[in-house]
Amino acid sequence: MSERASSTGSTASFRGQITLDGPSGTGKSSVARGVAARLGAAYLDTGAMYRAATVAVLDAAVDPEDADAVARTVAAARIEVGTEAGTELVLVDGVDVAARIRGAEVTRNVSAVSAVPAVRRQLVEQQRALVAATEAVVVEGRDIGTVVLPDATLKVYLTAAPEVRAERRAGQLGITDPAEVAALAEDLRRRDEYDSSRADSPLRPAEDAVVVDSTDLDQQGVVDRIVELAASAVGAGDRS
Ligand SMILES: Nc1ncnc2c1ncn2[C@@H]1O[C@H](COP(=O)(O)OP(=O)(O)O)[C@@H](O)[C@H]1O
Ligand SMILES: Nc1ccn([C@H]2C[C@H](O)[C@@H](COP(=O)(O)OP(=O)(O)O)O2)c(=O)n1
Repeated sequence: MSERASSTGSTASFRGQITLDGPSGTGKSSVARGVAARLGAAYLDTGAMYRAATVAVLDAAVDPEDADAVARTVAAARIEVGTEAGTELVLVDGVDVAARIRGAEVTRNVSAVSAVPAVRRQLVEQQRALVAATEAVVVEGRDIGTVVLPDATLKVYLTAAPEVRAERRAGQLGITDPAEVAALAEDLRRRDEYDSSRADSPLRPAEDAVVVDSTDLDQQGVVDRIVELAASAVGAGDRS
C-alpha cells in the first residue's frame, strides 16, 4: 500500500476537529480544503465570516475604525457560511457575497472589523455552533486553536517565509508586475501586524499547536503532513 493510501486508510474514520491557524498566504484555505476532502470532513473558513461582516459594514457606509458602529451593524446582519468542503457558500442577509469578499476593498478593511471584540464574540459563537453540528471538521482562521476550539483534536499553525507568501498570493491573483508584487507583500505585512497585535484574540500559535513551515513544501506535501498528524492524534486519543 502506498504511504498516501495507508495514511488515508488509517484516518478514514476521523472524528474530531482540526484547527489550522496562521498568517495570510501560508496556504490555510487550500490546505484545509485538501485535508477535509481526504478525511471526508466538513470545512469552515472563519476568515470568510469576518470578510462577510466587512461587506455588511461597507454596505452600511460605516467607518470600519468606528468600533461601536461596526458592532451594531454586524449584530444586525445575518451572516451565513457553508461547511461543505467542495463549495463556497457565503451570504449576507441572504445575498451571495462569495466573490465580493475576496475583493481589494474588503481585504483592506477586514482587519479593522475583525479587531472589534463584539464582532468576534458574535462570530465565535456562530463558529462553535457550526462545529458542534459536525462529526469531523477542519476549521481555519487566526484564533481557532487559541480561542474558538481550545480542546481540538489536532492544532496546526502554518507558517511560510514572507516573500514566499507574497509570491503565492500574487500567483493566485495573477499579478506579475514587480511593483505590484512588492505592494502586495507590504499589504500582507501590514495585515499580519494588525492581526497579531490586536488586543482581542491576536494571531499566535496555541501552546499545543504543531508548527508546520510550508516554505519548502508544496500544497500536497502540507496536506500529507497534516493527514499524518491527524492519524497520530486519533491514535494518541485512543490510547488515553
Ligand atoms: N505549500 C504551497 N506551495 C505553493 N503554493 C501554495 C502552497 N499552499 C498554498 N499555495 C497556493 O498559495 C495561494 C494562497 O493560498 P491560500 O490557501 O489562499 O492561503 P491562506 O488561506 O493562508 O491565505 C493559493 O494560490 C494556493 O494554491
Ligand atoms: N479566525 C479569524 C479568521 C480571520 N480573521 C481576520 C484576520 C484576517 O486578516 C481576515 C481575513 O482572513 P482570511 O483567512 O480570509 O485571510 P487570508 O485569506 O489569509 O488573507 O479576517 C480573524 O481575525 N480571525
